[in-house]
Amino acid sequence: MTVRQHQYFTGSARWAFILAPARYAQNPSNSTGSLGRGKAGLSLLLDVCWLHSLSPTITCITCIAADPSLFACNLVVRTQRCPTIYPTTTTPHTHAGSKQADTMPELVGSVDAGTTSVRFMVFDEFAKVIASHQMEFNQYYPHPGWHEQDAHEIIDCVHECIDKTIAKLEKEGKYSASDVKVIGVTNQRETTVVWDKDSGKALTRAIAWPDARTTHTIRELSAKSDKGVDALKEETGLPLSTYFASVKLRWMLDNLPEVRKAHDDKQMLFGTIDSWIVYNLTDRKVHITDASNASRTMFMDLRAQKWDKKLCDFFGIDMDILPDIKSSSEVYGTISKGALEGVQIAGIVGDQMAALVGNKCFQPGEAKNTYGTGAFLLYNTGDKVVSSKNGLLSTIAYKAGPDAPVYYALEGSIAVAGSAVKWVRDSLGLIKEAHEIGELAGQVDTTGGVYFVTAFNGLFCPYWDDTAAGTVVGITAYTDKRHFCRATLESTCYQTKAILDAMAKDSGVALKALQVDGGLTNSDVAMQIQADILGINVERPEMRESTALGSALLAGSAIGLFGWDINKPETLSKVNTAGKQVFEPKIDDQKRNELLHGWERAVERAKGWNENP
Ligand SMILES: Nc1ncnc2c1ncn2[C@@H]1O[C@H](COP(=O)(O)OP(=O)(O)O)[C@@H](O)[C@H]1O
Ligand SMILES: O=P(O)(O)OC[C@H](O)CO
Repeated sequence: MTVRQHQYFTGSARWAFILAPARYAQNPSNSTGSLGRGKAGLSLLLDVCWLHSLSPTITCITCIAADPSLFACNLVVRTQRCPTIYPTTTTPHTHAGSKQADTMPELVGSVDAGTTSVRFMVFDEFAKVIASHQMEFNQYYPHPGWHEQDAHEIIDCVHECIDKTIAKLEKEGKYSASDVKVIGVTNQRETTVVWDKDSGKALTRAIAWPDARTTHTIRELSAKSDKGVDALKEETGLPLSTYFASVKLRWMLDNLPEVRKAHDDKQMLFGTIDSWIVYNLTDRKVHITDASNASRTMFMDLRAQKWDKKLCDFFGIDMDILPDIKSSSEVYGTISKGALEGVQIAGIVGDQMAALVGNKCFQPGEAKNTYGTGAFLLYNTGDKVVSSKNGLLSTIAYKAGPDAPVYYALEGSIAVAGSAVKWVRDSLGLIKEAHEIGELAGQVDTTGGVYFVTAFNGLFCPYWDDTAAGTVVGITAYTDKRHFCRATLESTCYQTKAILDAMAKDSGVALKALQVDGGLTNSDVAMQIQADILGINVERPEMRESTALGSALLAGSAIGLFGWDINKPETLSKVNTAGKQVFEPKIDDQKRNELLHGWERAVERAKGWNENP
């Protein structure tokens, strides 16, 4: 054997050995197969070819550092039998304190399970999307105000998205499945799943977060306290509302005998979509959630980040059904099957908090608004729980590691944003594709006096009225679908303005610009309307997959991939979130105030429409 190339750099914490047989010599990335890796200390990555190490077919031995920020070593040993030069690197990267290290490609994946679709995305260390696949799944609306999903269909989509993404990744020949070192999971929050502990089968359809069937449950629960809907606000940061998981679970227990029985027989497990996905990806070995998702259940004490017996008793649930609360960034388990079998899952975070991370809003005072099915403005409040006096939620943003500090946020939630566009498309048939709404809305300068309060399931922040109903006012014979489309987009923008005003009152600071992302921000017209209504700049990044990126960053950070550490934002300097398009306000204050006045009057018409819910 002859040593053909070797490089050493100082400092060592982790090593990896990869043994490659001749058939892999042209593509070393094929040869990696991780059989185990520790977070610190000596650990070994052994390829299946280890078994061949005594065999004459072994032609190349390479030794690389698993974490080149700590130690970089590249040693290629070739036997006499190897006729070709072993390609030592495909994506070199340099880390502080070391010379450039030649390494195998490394990628990070993210399952982003939103309200209407699941996607899987694979990123490189620069946050470039290398491959992705997205699938919409069915939404069920069995009664007015009800919204359900099939939890098993979501899992099928997760598996298919992972497998199809990896197939796309490998098709190009540049990367292989084994380059994906770790994945994160991010999810629509609050959506409630219950399943049988032995069979793993869902006991009923999931109740989706916008579902408003629980208005009566809210009345009953709030009657238990003289604080009414604020009964648990101090402990949870949340008002009693149809929005949160605890109330949905209480409804299931009260109305579905099979769920009640499973609960009482200790045969049931509960989880939000993150728990459900991780449980299934790990072949039912791991029943966990993260602090950000747990903070949306009303079972967790916001400051202690632990399930609270008093809160569970308030809702009458057995604490044994709850998943363990973990941080948003640590190794939880490995994927049990499919194209990424054996890959670690190391990030879990609610999708809106993920977008905060993906937008690198790590400092107190930084904020973003994500316009997906709903729209959610999160304002980082650092290590402080800021209690809102103006209808906002206090929530956990993220906790990037078991021993890391917890970050909190103030949140303004809008129940209906992109879902109104979907409704205009699917239920009214005014458009065939989502993007057409902006094209039609852009053909007129105003709505001609039309306001559309999209209170399909009541109103969330800052109004909190579960009796509000969807309302259109100001229609005349002049009105056509262009005005209606514009009014639909304006509705989300007015609600965002109401949230920004509430946030300015709570924080004492008015935002100077708003960072945005999510599906609806694809519409330039909607973003211009938003800037006009807010009277501040709206900044839209080129890379709009901030949600998926956020969970990828947390997952990568958990294993030190690319040297990432969310708690040290400077380690993310290569993660490219630059490149913004700025929308500047184009109307004057007087016009803006007239429009806002009309909106507030329209909201008053919508409020309280549903009597005796
Ligand atoms: N060009 C567009 N104009 C307006 N709305 C859009 C456009 N593209 C997507 N949307 C809306 O964005 C939503 C999807 O955004 P996404 O961030 O994927 O949501 P989610 O994560 O909630 O599933 C859909 O409701 C869709 O109607
Ligand atoms: O699906 P999205 O992106 O609208 O997000 C849903 C939220 O997590 C619900 O709280």
